[in-house]
Amino acid sequence: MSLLQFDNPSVQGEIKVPGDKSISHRSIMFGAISEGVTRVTGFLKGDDCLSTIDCFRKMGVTITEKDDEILIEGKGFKGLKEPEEILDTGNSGTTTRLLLGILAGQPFHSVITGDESIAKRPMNRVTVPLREMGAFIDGRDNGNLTPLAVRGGELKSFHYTLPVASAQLKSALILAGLQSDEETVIVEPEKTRDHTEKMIRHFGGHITREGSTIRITGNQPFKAKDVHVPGDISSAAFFLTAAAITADSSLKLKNVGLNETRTGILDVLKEMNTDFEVTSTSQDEEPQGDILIRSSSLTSCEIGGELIPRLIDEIPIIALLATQAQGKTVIKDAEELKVKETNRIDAVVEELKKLGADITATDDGMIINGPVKLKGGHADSRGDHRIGMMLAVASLVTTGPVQIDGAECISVSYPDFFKDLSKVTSR
Ligand SMILES: O=C(O)C1=C[C@@H](OP(=O)(O)O)[C@@H](O)[C@H](O)C1
Ligand SMILES: C=C(OP(=O)(O)O)C(=O)O
Repeated sequence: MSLLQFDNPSVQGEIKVPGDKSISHRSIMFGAISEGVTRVTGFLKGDDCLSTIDCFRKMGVTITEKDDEILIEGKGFKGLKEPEEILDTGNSGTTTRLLLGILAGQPFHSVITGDESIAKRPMNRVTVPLREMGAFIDGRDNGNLTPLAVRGGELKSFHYTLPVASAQLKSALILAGLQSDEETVIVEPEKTRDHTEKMIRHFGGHITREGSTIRITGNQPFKAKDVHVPGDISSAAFFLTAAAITADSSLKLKNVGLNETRTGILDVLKEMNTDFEVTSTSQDEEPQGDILIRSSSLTSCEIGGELIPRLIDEIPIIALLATQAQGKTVIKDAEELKVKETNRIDAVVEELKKLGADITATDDGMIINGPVKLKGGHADSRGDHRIGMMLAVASLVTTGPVQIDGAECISVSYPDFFKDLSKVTSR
């Protein structure tokens, strides 16, 4: 439980948000399936990425921490060994789904399980196509729910149109396809984050994309290569909002990842009339930059379509932003929110209502009318890190204190969140 109370704070100074969660997971996975030692800097030591490390250690990969670096002694796809214990993916959907793609091609038996939130999240989007490729997978609800047992095998040539825009599903099928003798072709309904594709090229592999069609050649060797993980724009979004909605604020966020498949939040901030500037600091395959943001007179906007996969994890904090914006904000085409750590449509709407927001759930999103002066109250993270951080940022603009139950879940993606929040806020 956390009790947060601020009296008209401003948000000032400079902050370096932790490493990108999606890239951190993939750095461990690609380090493990490569030949040689991969050194990762900027790695996010959040619970989700630590779960990924733990699973690969159980498959015989040596992973060590040295100062601020993670060293992975790669085994290649063929060097992973049958785990003697259950692979525990904790709260991490990314670990669970991407790992299923790797295990699908491994000639051994393994069992994956996670926490009570993971046990409710649909895995059939991954297990059904992986079975079609040739893997044996079973679990509760016909292989839809964890615990899942996998016996990987020889994978066939596969051509698949994703029924849902999901980078986790795309990445699972790519990781399976990399272990097949033949070509795998994947068609995406909408472009989702492309960190897996970038990682393949970074580790010396080959993958092509033409329009929405991705082609993967199987049996490619990967060579170890150092990875530098940029700051996570999904974590930055909480502080961007904190500065935009409070008076007399000016905050610089350093070295934030600016991969264009992730920067939907910046498009929304622009649309909402937010006062911010981006300065590029690196044009690597995963570009980075500094973002300077100030207090803003926000206006409402409409969010939907191809923008949704580019900001899917930012919708809880965008909803808070919209409560402080003039007019009616409509978020649509976001049904995927229902199958995250919680049902994020219900969680956002019900928790923000407790603080006095004018917000209504719809089938595929929510409608928010603003601006509204929020009040203090008793709210619940529901075990979802992004709901917990959204409520903490809300407390900056409430008239009274906000009590947040279950705030410890924030360590999934941002272990030092409260430290950083108190560093940049005046009370
Ligand atoms: O591939 C990834 O690293 C992720 C993809 C997204 O999930 P979906 O693929 O389910 O949309 C996102 O919500 C998650 O936080 C991380
Ligand atoms: C949905 C998220 O992560 P995952 O799917 O990996 O649990 C998230 O971090 O918001």
